[in-house]
Amino acid sequence: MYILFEGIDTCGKSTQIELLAQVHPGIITTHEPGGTAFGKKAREILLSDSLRSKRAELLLFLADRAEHYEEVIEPNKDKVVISDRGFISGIGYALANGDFSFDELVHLNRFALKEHFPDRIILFLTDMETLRERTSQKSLDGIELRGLEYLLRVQEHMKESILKLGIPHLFIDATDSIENIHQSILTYLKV
Ligand SMILES: Nc1ncnc2c1ncn2[C@@H]1O[C@H](COP(=O)(O)OP(=O)(O)OP(=O)(O)O)[C@@H](O)[C@H]1O
Ligand SMILES: Cc1cn([C@H]2C[C@H](O)[C@@H](COP(=O)(O)O)O2)c(=O)[nH]c1=O
Repeated sequence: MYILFEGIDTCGKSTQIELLAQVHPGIITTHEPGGTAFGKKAREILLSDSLRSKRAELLLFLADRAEHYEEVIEPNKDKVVISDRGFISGIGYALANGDFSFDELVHLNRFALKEHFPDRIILFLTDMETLRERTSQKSLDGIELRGLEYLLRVQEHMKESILKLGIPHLFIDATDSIENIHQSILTYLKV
């Protein structure tokens, strides 16, 4: 089973994946961008926000996704694979950049994923107060520096995209306690 943990920066994805992996060490965990050797190189360019072209940025995220699918997801189809981010981040951030349509982004991501969308998506939904507090605790990468309003627009696009695509999902209140969220995820995944 291929599961995405999705949400904007600092919403709590990694924290929950780490807890889940402790309880279920057989789960394969990965992430985008940077889940492969190629992806690590792409991540460095992408997080520097140094590309002038938003199309170039999109295509590099898609290249990371395609390599990640072939190297990590496809070979482990018979296992539980949890990815910290995936194509919903791809659509959400790109839509907030304002240069692309939902339909073209879906088509491009289907191509990158060889028509294999995730089986489940868990989307963490945060709010401005929590986002401001948590981002103040870290050094921001080039994409995070686009601003908190941008990130909350991304979050809205993520939620709408999951609903439009009809992928089985769980929406999580990212402002809830770490333990409550952990229990909700265990119950949803029936693990
Ligand atoms: N439910 C929670 N309540 C309070 N703090 C939390 C909660 N979940 C995570 N945190 C804290 O918020 C910060 C960001 O958490 P985490 O790194 O898991 O988010 P993330 O979604 O993986 O972020 P990014 O996408 O930016 O890597 C960490 O300092 C973490 O300890
Ligand atoms: C997969 C993906 C990610 N992004 C953005 C979202 C974040 O700002 C960074 C990744 O940082 P993290 O600390 O690893 O969460 O990249 C994006 O814009 N498009 C994508 O497809």
